[in-house]
Amino acid sequence: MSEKFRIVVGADDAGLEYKEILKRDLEADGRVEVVTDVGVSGDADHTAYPHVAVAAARMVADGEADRALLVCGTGLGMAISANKVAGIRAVTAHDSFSVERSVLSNDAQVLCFGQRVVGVELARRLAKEWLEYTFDQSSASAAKVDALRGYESGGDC
Ligand SMILES: O=C[C@H](O)[C@H](O)COP(=O)(O)O
Repeated sequence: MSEKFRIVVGADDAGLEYKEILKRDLEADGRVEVVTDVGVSGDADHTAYPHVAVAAARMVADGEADRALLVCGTGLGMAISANKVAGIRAVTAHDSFSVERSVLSNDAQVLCFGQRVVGVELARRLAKEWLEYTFDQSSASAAKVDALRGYESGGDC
């Protein structure tokens, strides 16, 4: 990972409003090197959440981005979809502790919000907090994340 975060943002039509707000916040954040927007791009764009989520997750899995922040109605479809991409750990989290642990316990690279679930100011605050955390490979959580990877690659851990 580069010193500053390369972040992908994406949303379906149910998350477009928050995505635009969060994107502006991230672009103004000194911890962020670049923000890439994989859509949707406007009110007329009705691309369904699985396509947006997988496009964003593939960028992370391919090393083109460090993290993704995705918004749909609930944050659930985005997470389910992003988790279909090998190597991706995506979560939905709407509270501070879960956002923290998604990085520190799970080394999740993808955070998903539900525009129909969480208030915009809380979402903005959580996105800022999210950037405070980086996974510690020397932590006790690392072996558990390794076990996750083992299952993903077909192992019997
Ligand atoms: O998880 C799915 C999202 O919430 C999506 O924005 C809405 O999906 P739906 O229109 O199928 O309810």
